[in-house]
Formats: sequence, C-alpha cells, structure tokens
Amino acid sequence: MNAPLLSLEGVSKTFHVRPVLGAVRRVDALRNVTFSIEPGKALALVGESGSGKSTCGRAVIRHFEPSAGTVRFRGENIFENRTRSGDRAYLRAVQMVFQDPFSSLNPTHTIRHHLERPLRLHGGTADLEARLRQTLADVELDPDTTLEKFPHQLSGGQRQRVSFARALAVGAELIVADEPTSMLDVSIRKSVLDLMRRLKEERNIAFLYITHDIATAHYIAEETAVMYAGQVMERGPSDAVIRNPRHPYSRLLISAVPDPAKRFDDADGDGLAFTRQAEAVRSRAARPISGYREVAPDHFVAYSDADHD
Ligand SMILES: Nc1ncnc2c1ncn2[C@@H]1O[C@H](COP(=O)(O)OP(=O)(O)OP(=O)(O)O)[C@@H](O)[C@H]1O
Repeated sequence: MNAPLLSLEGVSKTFHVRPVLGAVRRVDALRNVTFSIEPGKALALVGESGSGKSTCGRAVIRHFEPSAGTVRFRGENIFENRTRSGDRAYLRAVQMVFQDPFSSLNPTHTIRHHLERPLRLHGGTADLEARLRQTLADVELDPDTTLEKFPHQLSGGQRQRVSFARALAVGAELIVADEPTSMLDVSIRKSVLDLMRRLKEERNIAFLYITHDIATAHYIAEETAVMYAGQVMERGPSDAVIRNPRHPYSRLLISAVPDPAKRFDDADGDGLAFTRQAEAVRSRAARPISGYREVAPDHFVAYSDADHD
C-alpha cells in the first residue's frame, strides 16, 4: 500500500445549534471518522442526507477545525504548524467541486477570466494562452467556443467541467467533489464521471467523492465508506461494500438502489415490514461505534458494544 495522500484519524465535529427559542442543541455531525486516500485513487463517501458527508468534505478543505481527531495531508497535520506559504500550497493542492457550479462561478466573468487567474498564480504568465487552451481541452471543452463565454451561456455539464478545469489550473492533487453530478441531466452524468476517472488515471488526482448515489460510487471509486449519523458504518473496496455489504445499515442503503435482486430482506414485498425493519436498523446504527472488524482484506465493518444489550 502506498503512503496516503489524505488521512482522517478519529475525526469528530460537534456543532452547537442555538435556536431563537429553547435550549442549545448539540449535533454530532462527525463521530470518530477514519479513512485514507492514496494519490490517484478515489474514496466515495455515501450516505443519506444529514449523515455527515459534506461536513467531512468541509473539514478536509479546512472550512473548520474538527472537535477531535486529525486530518493529515501527505502525513502532515493540516491544522498544525501553519504558515502562509503552507496554507497557500494547501489551498491549491486540495480543491472542492460543488454540486452547483453556479455557486462557485462568477456570473459576470468569462470562462477565460475564471481560468486565467489560477493559471497565472500557479505557473506565471509564460505560455498563458496555450495553457489556458490546454486546460479546457483537458476537461473536453472546446477553447474556441468556450473561452469568451459567461457561465450562463454554458450547459450544466459544461459548467461543471469548468469547475474541474479550475482545479486543474491550480495543480490540484486532491479534489473533494460534493455531489458533482446530482444537478445534471441523467444523460450527461456519466460523461462527467468519465472525466473524473480520466483525471485520476492520467493526472494522478485523488478524489473524495461525496454522493448519495451508491451506483456512481462504484463507477468511480476504488473504496467506499458508508456513513450514517456521523459515523462510518462500513468501508472497504467498492466492489465488496456494494455487492456484499456486511453492515445492516449498508444493506438498507443499498437496498434503496433500484435493483430487485438487492431488496432488503423484503421477500414478501411487505412495505410496512420493510419500514419497521429500516427504522430498527437506523436506530441501532445511530449508537456509538466501539470498533471495526476486518471481515475481508481492507473491508471493515463497525460494531457497537451496545448491540449486545
Ligand atoms: N454549520 C452547521 N451548524 C449546525 N449543524 C450543522 C452544520 N453543518 C452541518 N450540520 C448538521 O450536521 C449534520 C450532517 O450534515 P451534512 O451536511 O454533513 O450531511 P450530508 O450527509 O452531507 O447531507 P446532505 O446530503 O443533505 O448534504 C446534519 O444534522 C446537519 O444539520
């Protein structure tokens, strides 16, 4: 196994929500999250809404400091010994691509403007025009028809490609892609995933791929981690986790994929029984995890001491 590019060790994040009325509410958005990603590889974080996926991505881009645990990039704790030049280097090396490319593109600027600045910061002004055109070509956009356009003149898929081009322009080594295809037409999702695969293979870029679409996790990521209530329930090779999920919660999540062969213990098609069973699985999965069992090489499944109660 190569040295990881990114590793999270026991990362937790607690938010304290202060409503206008009533007591402060504690939200344990991340609880003891551990995983790592090697250069040029992808890990998919899958889970339903509110499971903590985006919080995890935001910790990696240093949007906030975890309440506990460490995040390391190339072995260095990203929250320790910070310097201005180190911060700048990290900001370039770790880029985020969001669900809605509109939110990160300025509507009043052309695509040329969006890419020129990062390219200049990263590699100076030499051959700027050629690098600009190459960067667009790298994300399969035609420089002649794209450079002078404004974001609203592009399709959703093209805009998302511009987001990836910006990450390339600054020399990203890790891209945190938070639901990058969920706002796109189904017909073009695959082409954006294909682009991500190509960036991995040809540019050695690593991905933390955040999604609730487990089928796409399999397509892009060597490893998959299933999250629920801020905890990783199961992680391992995507094939193993998706085709042979071992944690009851992973089975429940995967049963939601429209594949009749994978229904969650619902042989008689009894919807109510399924709902009851699902609730029981969720409430057990929300208990604090005590540790992980390695059920197959690099395939870890959470257990809780409370399960024996
Ligand atoms: N800034 C914040 N303040 C308070 N609570 C927060 C904050 N950010 C996230 N949370 C809470 O943390 C939990 C995890 O949220 P998170 O957005 O990480 O989940 P998610 O799996 O990415 O969900 P989604 O797919 O809907 O984005 C949720 O209960 C959310 O309400």
